[in-house]
Amino acid sequence: MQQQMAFTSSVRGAALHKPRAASYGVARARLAVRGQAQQPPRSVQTSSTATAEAVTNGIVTSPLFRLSYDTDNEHPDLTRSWKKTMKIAVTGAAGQISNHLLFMLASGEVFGRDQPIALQLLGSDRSREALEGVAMELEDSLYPLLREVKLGIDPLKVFEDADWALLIGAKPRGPGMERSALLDINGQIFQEQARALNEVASRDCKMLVVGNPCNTNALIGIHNAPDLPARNWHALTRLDENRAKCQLAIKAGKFYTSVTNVAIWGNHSTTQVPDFLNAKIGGVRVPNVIRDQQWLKEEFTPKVANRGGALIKKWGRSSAASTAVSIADHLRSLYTPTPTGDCFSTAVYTAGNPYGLDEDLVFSMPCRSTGDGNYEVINDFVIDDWLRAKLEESEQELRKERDCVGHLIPGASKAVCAITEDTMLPGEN
Ligand SMILES: NC(=O)C1=CN([C@@H]2O[C@H](COP(=O)(O)OP(=O)(O)OC[C@H]3O[C@@H](n4cnc5c(N)ncnc54)[C@H](OP(=O)(O)O)[C@@H]3O)[C@@H](O)[C@H]2O)C=CC1
Ligand SMILES: O=C([O-])CC(=O)C(=O)O
Repeated sequence: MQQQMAFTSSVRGAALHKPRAASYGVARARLAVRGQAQQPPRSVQTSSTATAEAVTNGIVTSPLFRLSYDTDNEHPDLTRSWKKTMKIAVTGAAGQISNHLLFMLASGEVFGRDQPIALQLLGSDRSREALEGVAMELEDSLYPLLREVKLGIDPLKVFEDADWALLIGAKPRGPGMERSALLDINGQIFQEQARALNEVASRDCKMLVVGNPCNTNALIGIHNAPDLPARNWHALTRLDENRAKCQLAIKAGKFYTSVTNVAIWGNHSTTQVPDFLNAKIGGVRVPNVIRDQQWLKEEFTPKVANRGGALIKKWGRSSAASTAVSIADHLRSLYTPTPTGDCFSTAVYTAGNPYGLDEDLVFSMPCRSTGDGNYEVINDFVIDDWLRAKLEESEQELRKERDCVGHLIPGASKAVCAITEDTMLPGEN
């Protein structure tokens, strides 16, 4: 086996790491834990070039750790079946959601045990130290599939060649802050990041926006990354789907695995619509199992839509662990063929949508995948008058959000913000 590692120092001369010998020990331990024969590496490389690069621009750009095995000769058993390394950029990487998610990604439970990954983590001056702490914990976790960790505060560096960009970082709304101000501040973050992705990411990069208001942030992303496919942008509504499944399972007294075909429609806000009409329990339509329209419309629907707010009241912060789980579920759904008669929810670009929705929004809809990382919108969901009216409410809200960020969308007319209702983020009711 041949091991090569590159260790570098961070900007401003601060050591990112313990000495090489210590990190080398970590890499060896990683192999030992997986029962692989131990041999001293033939070479341990340091990367002075990367260090020099790190110093320019005041940015940490160097790989924190990088491992490469001579797969053909000495360790074919370890890596023979591995796919090409997938590069995953994550923003808000020192935040609460990432603190759960990164370890799930590195373990192989999301993309598969044969999918090595490289993590490219975006922080800021605020989070520089914390980000280094995150990377140290990743190292100490001995994940064989985690091939490289790179830290940075410049999206143009961090997003380089990314296959996936998980856009989690965003400013939380503070007391007294106007919604239009939050749309503007976070919109600017997503405008800058989309431009960077457009320049340096893989041409088939897929983006998942988690930072709120996620649908409109994703719309800003689409319009500021014209060279990337619009259909590759997602905004996360899988957490809402999981919440809906849980409530239906509890009400019906069934295990949640029997609850299928649950779609979330619309905005990730209190206008979202958890669809009980098309959902099934044990293969039977929900209204034929839970014969209580009043509960479905007046209790279940608002409970799911306001779950984030209820959780914030208990925790004093927004959901992090269950959000990370739902991001993992979202990604897994794209790499697993969707069972016949089932769906998953994701907010995607509405151009060409089969439900007559405004064609320039990011709107959550029922989707399916063949397992190749792509999706198609399912076109035969039943929509009755009640559901149609709810969809229009959410569509109207998203139009208003779009109007508020006109200044961040190339070619759009000037922003006119008429959002007055208190509906935009589920966490704030
Ligand atoms: N779609 C969904 O289902 C859900 C979405 N969310 C949203 O996900 C986002 C992240 O949540 P969470 O990880 O818990 O949040 P944290 O506050 O723990 O982390 C957010 C990260 O955002 C970064 N950030 C970027 N720009 C700013 C800024 N201007 N001001 C402050 N922080 C900034 C910070 O990173 P740094 O210091 O490195 O810049 C920070 O680490 C939030 O927008 C939240 O509302 C949460 C739950 C569910
Ligand atoms: O508003 C938030 O940050 C929380 C949120 O999105 C949710 O829990 O659904």
